[in-house]
Amino acid sequence: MSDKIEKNGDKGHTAQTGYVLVLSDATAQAEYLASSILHHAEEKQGEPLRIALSGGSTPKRLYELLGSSEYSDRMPWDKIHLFFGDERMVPHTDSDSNFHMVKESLLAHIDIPFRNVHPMPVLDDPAKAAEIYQAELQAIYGSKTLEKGKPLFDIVLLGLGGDGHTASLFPGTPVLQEKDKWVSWSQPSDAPHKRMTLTYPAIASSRFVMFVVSGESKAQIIREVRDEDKPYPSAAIKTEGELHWILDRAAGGE
Ligand SMILES: O=C(O)[C@H](O)[C@@H](O)[C@H](O)[C@H](O)COP(=O)(O)O
Repeated sequence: MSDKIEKNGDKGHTAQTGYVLVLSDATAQAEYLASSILHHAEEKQGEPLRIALSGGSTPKRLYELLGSSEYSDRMPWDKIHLFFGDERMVPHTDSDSNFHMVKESLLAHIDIPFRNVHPMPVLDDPAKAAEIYQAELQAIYGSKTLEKGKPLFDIVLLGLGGDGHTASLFPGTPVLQEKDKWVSWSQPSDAPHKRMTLTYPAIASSRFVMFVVSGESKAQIIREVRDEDKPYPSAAIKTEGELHWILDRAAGGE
């Protein structure tokens, strides 16, 4: 247990109060994140490190670095459990699948025990798939109720969409109102697939939330979320721990 949680108590961080770190470019951003994850893994001193991975394209560079010779042999993969923050309801072999992206960029290159990788199941019935994943999380957590000071995840990596979504918490979808379930699903109006996603309560049960955002195209939405607190889904992200915006200069400016 990081003493940071005890200091923060239940204050925690929001998307607006989180720390901001701007790295020179996407490569430096990936290097910072990889070294940070290695540090957190080492800090756990043999206890499992639970990471919820983000989908989308931005984190691929990080995953490729973690799977590279520079990191793959240094990470205690037998103590790291990889979860997913969200998933598209397509087969894991589909190029639109977040699992497919993580498998190609990371899993295919590391020696991680099969039991340590927790893909979101894909079923025709997304509600059933979400129930299955939630049950898996609850079994690992050891309770069906999230408790303050006992975070479900050590690290939750999140991306940021141009419409202010994060994970698969899209504007105007009912999952934004979910206060009890840990996993739910949505049918975003402007996304081709049904989606499964961690909910706000599950994401909040974390030691660290790291928004990983890069590119000039995201600079405006970051300002609107952080500084103007506009009612985007990503603006409502909270954690009982620390929230960090890990940006490249193109997205984060000076
Ligand atoms: O499944 C997904 O697509 C992600 O979880 C989603 O929330 C993503 O992080 C943002 O859409 C940003 O995507 P890019 O990194 O591709 O800009």
